[in-house]
Amino acid sequence: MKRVNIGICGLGTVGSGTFNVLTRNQETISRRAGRDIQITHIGARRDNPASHTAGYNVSRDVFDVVRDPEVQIVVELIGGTSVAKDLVLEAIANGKHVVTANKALIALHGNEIFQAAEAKGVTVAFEAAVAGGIPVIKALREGLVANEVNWLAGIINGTGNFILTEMREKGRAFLDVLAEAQELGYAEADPTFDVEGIDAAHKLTILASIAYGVPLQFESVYTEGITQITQDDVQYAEELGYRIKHLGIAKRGQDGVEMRVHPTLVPEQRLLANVNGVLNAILVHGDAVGPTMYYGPGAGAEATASSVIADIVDVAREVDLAHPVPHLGYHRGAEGLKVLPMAEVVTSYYLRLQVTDEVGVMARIANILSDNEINIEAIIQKEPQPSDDTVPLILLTQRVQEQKMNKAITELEGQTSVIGKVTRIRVEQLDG
Ligand SMILES: NC(=O)c1ccc[n+]([C@@H]2O[C@H](COP(=O)([O-])OP(=O)(O)OC[C@H]3O[C@@H](n4cnc5c(N)ncnc54)[C@H](O)[C@@H]3O)[C@@H](O)[C@H]2O)c1
Ligand SMILES: N[C@@H](CCO)C(=O)O
Ligand code: NA
Repeated sequence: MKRVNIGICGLGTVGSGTFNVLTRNQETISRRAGRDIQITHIGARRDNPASHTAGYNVSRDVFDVVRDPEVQIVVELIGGTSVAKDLVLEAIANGKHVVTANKALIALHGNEIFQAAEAKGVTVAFEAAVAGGIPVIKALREGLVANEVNWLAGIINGTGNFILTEMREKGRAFLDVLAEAQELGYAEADPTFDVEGIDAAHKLTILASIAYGVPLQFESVYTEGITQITQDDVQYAEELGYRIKHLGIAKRGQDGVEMRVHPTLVPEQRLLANVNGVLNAILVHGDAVGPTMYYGPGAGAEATASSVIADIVDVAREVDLAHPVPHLGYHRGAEGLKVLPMAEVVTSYYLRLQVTDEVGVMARIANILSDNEINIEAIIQKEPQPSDDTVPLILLTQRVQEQKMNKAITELEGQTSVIGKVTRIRVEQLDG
């Protein structure tokens, strides 16, 4: 069996998980790959007690791994976008294939990295970068190759979904659940990436590029996190027959592509509404196949290692192959396809307003909405608090363009009977 030498850079959560699974299942993996896959060099600033690396060639400087002439596949698991970028570009320059779990790196610098890789005739594989253990990159790029993707919508941040699930099921506080997600190794080094939607936007950038062949353009993704979601919103959504999920959505319209990440009300009977905890799921609607869904753990050491190793095997198999799977789009020529500004997106809305409990308030609110061509689908009006003469008013609207909703919200917030800000959460039926 032909031997393929692997160098692992970074021995944190995913690095250690990858080392452990690869050494534990080495024989099976090699047999399936048709290649003798061996870890020959590890770059780690310090040892990780979770992995027994005694007897392995370990360097404290990760660049020793990419400069090692024996190493054929460099596995980048240090994270971040500065050293990791230099490391990957140097590995490519040295003619090595790269496997990475780093979505920030791919979303921000992928265009440059893939160009360098193609010029050098090497592969950069990144299955673990999107939805952890779910083989969704492979599904999109290979399994669905026949389809035009009408739209895709996914829960693509495990930490965020874990927080929303614990808030809904156990009434737990946001920060308490976030601390647990960090302990479990789900969160990013900077957890604001998880809760502010940045991590999901990195992943959506990658999914949209593959689905539509557009260049990676993280800066064009409309991004909202989950930090504004209150326990009350979770309850009211439930009363209306919905769950709040943090979704990444990419959709092909007539005038361009939508790319957006935000909390979304999803009808409770949809599969996506029932994806809980650290689990992720991506619903892809192809023109030929219809809706297909990919479900599994979105984070965690060995779940993510599962994808890293799948990439290692793919690359090991193609080490001497002339036509590897292309890095991004399975078609070229969509470079100029426009990304729709959020103002042009059409969706339905959940609105929560705190209003004074007096005659005529409801009529004024209804007038503002109808003046902006917004139809109301459902209303919940709560009893006034004993301590207070204001009441929460929850509205579900029909579909309308975002810019009309922006105008209506500004007008609503200008009313003296509307207290504070209007909470707006988008609603998607996801029924294709
Ligand atoms: N944790 C997950 O569930 C998960 C899932 C999918 C993808 N990822 C991605 O995988 C990557 C690694 O994440 P992680 O959770 O394992 O992070 P981590 O912080 O646990 O591990 C990173 C490791 O790299 C080491 N490191 C950083 N810079 C280094 C340098 N210059 N030289 C040597 N070592 C260095 C750190 O000391 C640490 O041990 C990130 O890109 C992350 O986004 C993580
Ligand atoms: N922090 C990420 C890791 C997986 O990419 C998450 O929680 O989804
Ligand atoms: Na994946």
